[in-house]
Amino acid sequence: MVKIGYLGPRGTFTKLAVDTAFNGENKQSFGAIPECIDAVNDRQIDIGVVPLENAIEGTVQLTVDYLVHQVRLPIVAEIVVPIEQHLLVTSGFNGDLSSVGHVYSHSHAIAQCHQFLHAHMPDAELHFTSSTGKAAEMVSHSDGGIAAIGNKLAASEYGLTIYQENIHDYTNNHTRFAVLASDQEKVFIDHEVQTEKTSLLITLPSDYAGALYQVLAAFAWRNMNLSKIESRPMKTGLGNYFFIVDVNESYDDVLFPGVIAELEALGCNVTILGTYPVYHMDI
Ligand SMILES: O=C(O)C(=O)Cc1ccccc1
Repeated sequence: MVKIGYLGPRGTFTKLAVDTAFNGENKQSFGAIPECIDAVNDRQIDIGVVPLENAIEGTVQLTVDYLVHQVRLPIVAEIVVPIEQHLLVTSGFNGDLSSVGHVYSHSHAIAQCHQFLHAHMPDAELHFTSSTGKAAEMVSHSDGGIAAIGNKLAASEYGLTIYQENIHDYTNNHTRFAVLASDQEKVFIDHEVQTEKTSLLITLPSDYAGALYQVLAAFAWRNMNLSKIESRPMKTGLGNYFFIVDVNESYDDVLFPGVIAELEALGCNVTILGTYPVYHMDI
């Protein structure tokens, strides 16, 4: 049976995404994103699912940086799901938000609810956890006085009460999850494919006037549509960056070799992080 790892513990958004995309397989929870990626790399599991980007808070930097700097595993699919955040409390909660001194959640979940927290719990201390599920688990072990931000699954898994639903500041809150696997053959997602994408990692030659402009031109005149471009530090010194570029088409034998050759002629280094189908799902 195919083994699927995910950012856990129980009740995370990643678990919701995994349950929607895959059924029946053997599912294993990992407490941290790097652990899950390592397990795919070490072949303890066949597939790893980790959060990649949120519509409100942006890239999950831990995932991108680990994939770029530590473990190069291909992205073989992307799952996009809507995200609704709720305020979760212990069942004995007295209903007075001012008695909640601490709020726990994943940094992205907290960032998605800043307006709510500012308006209703301005004095609560905010604490980041490795996942929303972890935060719910911590609240379930407490005597009260603390709350978590998470989803409905977390509330039911940990016996918590949803004090307030939909506390995220912006509607249309979605997260992209990356499906990682060394062996693409093992990945089967029985849903309609929304679109195909290719993610590239590009490093620019240093001190080169107009380099980024020329990189973008190589895509532009080929009419290759980009859905994302983001720079991240190379970690080799201040001012050194790499770029993640998502192209809205799957890898082909004409345009991609052409654009890569042109970028390499400019002195860029290009790595394909994955060419993959994108699935939009309701959780
Ligand atoms: O912490 C979780 O539940 C995750 O799966 C990561 C995450 C956090 C916030 C929004 C979407 C995904």
